[in-house]
Amino acid sequence: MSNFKMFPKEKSIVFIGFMGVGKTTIGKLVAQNLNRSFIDIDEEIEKEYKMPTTEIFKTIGEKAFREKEKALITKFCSQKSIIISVGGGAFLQKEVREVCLSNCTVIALDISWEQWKERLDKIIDSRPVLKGLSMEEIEALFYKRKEIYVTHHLKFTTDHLTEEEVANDITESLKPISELNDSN
Ligand SMILES: Nc1ncnc2c1ncn2[C@@H]1O[C@H](COP(=O)(O)OP(=O)(O)O)[C@@H](O)[C@H]1O
Ligand SMILES: O=C(O)C1=C[C@@H](OP(=O)(O)O)[C@@H](O)[C@H](O)C1
Ligand SMILES: [Mg+2]
Repeated sequence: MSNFKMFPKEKSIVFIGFMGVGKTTIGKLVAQNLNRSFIDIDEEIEKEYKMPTTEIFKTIGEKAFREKEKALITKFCSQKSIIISVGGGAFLQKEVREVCLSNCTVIALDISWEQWKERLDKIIDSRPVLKGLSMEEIEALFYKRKEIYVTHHLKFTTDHLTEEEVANDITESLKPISELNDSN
């Protein structure tokens, strides 16, 4: 019953976590499972600037990217019952943390360094923050960034689980809350 009070159905859900942990993929699957709309903030930024994130970082710069990221997160966090995946750097900004944590249910996706590094090849070309860093520097960033994900409402570990398995675990955990809300 305490979950019902903390996570009412009308609250939107925000996925946070390190680059490549699966926020976009898993957020989309959870939205499908719960029949809710899905918003990926990076996709929204790319639509606004009409270019990929790597180009935005190169031509307009990270500062402008972060401002747009904050503005869009603030806008979408005011909507009800949607699923939002934010970029891994969004929680660097205090205002973003506050707006997400006060308006939405924040779900942190976690992964071990050992599992994450197997995924680097898949994401390196589309994540400008990682470009040009050594493996040691990426590892240091991975552990440093963990500090910004400690503020959340729920946490799920993704190690040794497929995208679908993580999404289904999350959906199952959220279902009792949705059902409680349906009957209230
Ligand atoms: N649990 C998982 N197991 C294996 N691959 C995964 C898993 N979750 C995500 N991926 C893959 O990792 C890559 C990054 O996923 P993505 O959803 O874009 O992460 P994020 O949005 O957190 O950066 C994609 O290629 C995705 O298919
Ligand atoms: O962690 C970061 O600073 C970033 C993460 C990316 O999103 P994902 O976490 O979805 O990869 C994207 O917002 C941008 O490349 C910057
Ligand atoms: Mg993403």
